[in-house]
Parts: sequence; C-alpha cells; structure tokens
Amino acid sequence: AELFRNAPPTAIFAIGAFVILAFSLVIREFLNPLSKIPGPWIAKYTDIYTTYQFLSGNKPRYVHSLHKKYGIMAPRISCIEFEGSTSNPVLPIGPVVRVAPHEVDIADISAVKEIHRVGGKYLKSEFYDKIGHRGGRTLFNQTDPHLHAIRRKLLSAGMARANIVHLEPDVMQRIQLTMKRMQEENDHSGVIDVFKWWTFMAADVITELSFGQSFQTTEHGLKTPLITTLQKQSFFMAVRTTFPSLLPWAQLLPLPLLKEVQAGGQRIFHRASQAIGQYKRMVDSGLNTRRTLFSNLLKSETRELTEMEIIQEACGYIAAGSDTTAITMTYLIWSVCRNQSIRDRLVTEVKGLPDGFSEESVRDLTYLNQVINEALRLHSAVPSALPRRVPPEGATLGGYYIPGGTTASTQAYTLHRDPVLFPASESFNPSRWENPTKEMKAAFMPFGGGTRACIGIHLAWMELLLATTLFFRKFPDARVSTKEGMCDEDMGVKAYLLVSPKSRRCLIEV
Ligand code: HEM
Repeated sequence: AELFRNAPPTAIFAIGAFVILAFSLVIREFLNPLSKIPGPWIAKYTDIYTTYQFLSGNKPRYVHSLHKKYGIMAPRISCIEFEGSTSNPVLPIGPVVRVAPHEVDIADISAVKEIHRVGGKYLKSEFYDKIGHRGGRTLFNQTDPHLHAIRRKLLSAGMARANIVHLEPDVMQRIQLTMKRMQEENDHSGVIDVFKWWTFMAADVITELSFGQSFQTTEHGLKTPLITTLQKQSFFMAVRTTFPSLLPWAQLLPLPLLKEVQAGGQRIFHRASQAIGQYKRMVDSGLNTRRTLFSNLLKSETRELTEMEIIQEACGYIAAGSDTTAITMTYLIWSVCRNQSIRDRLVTEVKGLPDGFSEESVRDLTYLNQVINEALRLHSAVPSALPRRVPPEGATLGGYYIPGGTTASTQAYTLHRDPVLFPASESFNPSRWENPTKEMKAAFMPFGGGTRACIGIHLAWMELLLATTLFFRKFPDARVSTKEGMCDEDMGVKAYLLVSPKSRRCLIEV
C-alpha cells in the first residue's frame, strides 16, 4: 500500500491497464472452446513462439513434439474406422493440439480425411493470401473455392495423365542430360552434388513443359540467381507470409532480407513473362506447335486466361514443381546410398530393364515404387502445416469441438510418423510398403488431398520413376561421400512450407 501511495499516477495507470488486460485475456480464454484442447500455455495467448519456430525452419518438428507430449492428455477415441477395418484402439499421439490462439493441428486420420475431402468445406486459410509475389493469384494460393474450381478445370487437362504421357520424351531427354552432366562433374571433381543437379533438372523440366523451352540450367550447370532463388524460396515464402505488410516497403526499409525476398519473386516473374511472351508469339505465328502444359490456354481461339494470368500460373508451377521434385530426389538418393542392401536390391531391379525402357515399363516395378513411397513418407518435400479454415458452423474433430473460423492444420510430418502405422518411423525402410494397410494409405499424404491435392502428381511421379531408374542404372555403386566435410548434418532439415537440406548440398560418389 505504501508503494502504491508513493507511485506516480502514470505507473498506477499502467499497472491497472496491465491487470485488466491480463484478466480479460484469462476470462476470454476460459470461455473459449479451444481452451480444452491440449497445448503449451503460450499457445493460448500468442502465436509468437509458433511463428518463431516457423521462421527457424522447425515448425513441423515442434508441432510433432506437441502431438507426442500432449497425446497422453487427449480423450481417447475408441477407434479409427475405415470401411471394413478397425485399427489399434489406442492413439499413441495426440489427435489434436493447440499451436496458437486460433490454430489447432490435427493428426486424427478420420478428421484429416474430412478436412481434405473432395468438395469439402474446409477452405485454404488466409495464410495462402500472403504467399503470392505482389499479391499474385495462382491455382495454389487461390482461397475462393469458386474461382479455384474454374482455374483447376482449365489447368487439369494439361496436367492429366493422358497429356503427361505425351511429354515423356522431353522429360526422359532432360533426365538423360542430367545423368551425363553428373558423370562429367564426377570425372572432374570426384563427387556429384545431386541436390544441385536435381534442382537444375526439375527447373528445366517444368519450364520446358510450360514454355516449350527450358531455362537450360542443366546445359550451363551454373547456379544462376534464379536457381538460388528457387533453392531459397521456401524460406522466402516464410518471410513473405510472416511480414506481409512490410514487403511493399522493402525498397525503402534498411532490411536486405526483405529486398532479397522481393527480388527473388521479381526474378521468377520476369523470366516467366519473357518465356510466355516468346512462346505465345511463336504459337500465334504458327512456328511452335509443341505440346505444353499451357498449349490449350494459349491458342488464340480459346484464350480463357489473360497473358498475365498465364504468367502468374507459370510462376506458380515453377515454384511448386521444381523444388518439390528436386528435394524428393535428393533425399531419396541419399537414403538409398546410405544403405547398401537397399541400394543393391534397387539396382538389381532396375538393371533388369531393357535399354530404351519407358515410364510404362517402370511404373509397376515393385521395389522402385516402395523406395519412392518411403522417400515421400520420411522426407516429404511438403511436411508442414496445410492450414484450412473450419466452416462457420464449427465442427467436431478428433473428439473436440472446434469453433468456426479456427485454423485447422494438418501436417504430413506427423501423419507419416504415426508409430502404430509406421513402426520405427524414423528409419528408411521401403519394405514397409510391401503390403500397406488401408490406414497406412490413408495417412500417407505427400501430395495433400481432396480438392486441393497436387495437380502435378502425374508429372512428379514420372520424374521420380525415371530419374531414380536412370540414376541407379548409371551409378550402381553410388554412396554418400565424406569428401569436403560432407556428413549427415548436411542433410539435416530446414522445414518451412517446403524442406531443404541445411547445407543446400548432397555429395555422392559414384
Ligand atoms: C514430389 C513432388 C511434389 C510434391 C511432394 C508436391 C506436393 C504438393 C502438396 C502437398 C500440395 C498441396 C498443398 C496445399 O494443400 O497447400 C501440392 C499442391 C500443388 N502442387 Fe505439388 N507437389 C509436387 C510436385 C508438383 C509439380 C511437378 C507441380 C507442377 C506444376 C506441382 C504443382 C502444384 C500445384 C499447382 C498445387 C496447387 C493445387 C491446387 O490447389 O489446386 N506440384 N503439391
């Protein structure tokens, strides 16, 4: 009391305001239905710690640790039911955890399936509004379901399996060139940086298929600013979505990182607009009749998207279709090369193919498919939260009522590490896919799911099948190098929306 009597009025006012604020926060939290959901205390009041984990490239691991830690406190769901089957009645990880005041993460498979259902009501959250460079809208970040459906319909024909099959020769040639260039690097320096070459390969495939002409990074073999941007784009996306209001001021603020993020987006946009402009002129003058992913959209009689919309879509394809494939291939090669028995079994299978094999003939190779599935499981290129908004009426997910407007995220990192479905989940074991259960298949979501599932899945699978086969046919003795200080730590993961190896390299000796 003595202290208060002598305190200046401003201090008393400040303390009073603080007490009232703290009290109202506690009351609000007490009345909030989300307060029943287990999670760390800080997540009830602020998203600051989760944002810190996101910007540090650690959010998927952090959220997974919450599922493990708070699993014990969660109400038990009697079972996860799928048609005709019942799984283990005890969930070993928490089905729902709170990660921020208005965000929960869901690992209960039935709830995940409901969220990512075709035609479902869980729309992409406002997180996606902030992804595009200068507010650009693409299929990937469109949050309006009606506009998304129109755009998806337009782009689906190009990405359909029937069309992708026609593009196989281009993909095959590009991968063959990548093998040749890898061999040259090995002859020259004794090691191959496969992360670099897969990034070149994937960037060239998607640009060639989009514009009828690749950026030719495989030919030049140089890490151009564009390639560096692609390798850093996941981090750039994290910055863009965390500080959206600062970005328009990037040129005026003394923050080099913001300038770099803006310049990166600008670089991809500039290259895409040049390439689309050139391709369109050739199509208009009848000089280029090569089939591409955008052929139909560029024909003058059926022009349904403006040139600007096609450029933005092409930027989206470059961003979504290059790093994802390159990362998957890099971790696949690294994982296989670390285990001689896995490598030898795969080599035996692919060596048996005749020269001049096609994708058709590798599509059903048993062990090859198991290896790819396991790489997509353990080293998902998109392991992180795919945030969706709970519909206005609210929903019961994983045994909890979640009010409308809450962000319900799901992350492949946790789904792919369910210890019941994937025992010894941290080990790379392709044989676990010999006889996958329905539950394993349901939990396996490397390409997302439902209406917003990856449109590039057929192209991605074609690249993964052909690149893995060609690599192990050409380099049957491939092993992880220890030259230049290469060690497991280099392959530690930085995970934003996409992952990348910490050191941005993966050295292999062949
Ligand atoms: C191994 C390679 C790939 C992986 C793991 C992958 C993964 C994913 C995932 C998880 C999503 C859902 C994202 C979300 O819900 O927010 C997605 C969507 C998407 N992906 Fe892929 N992707 C791959 C390759 C490709 C390729 C080659 C393309 C080619 C352009 C592509 C284009 C897209 C697009 C445009 C979307 C948005 C679809 C929509 O919202 O309708 N992806 N991808």
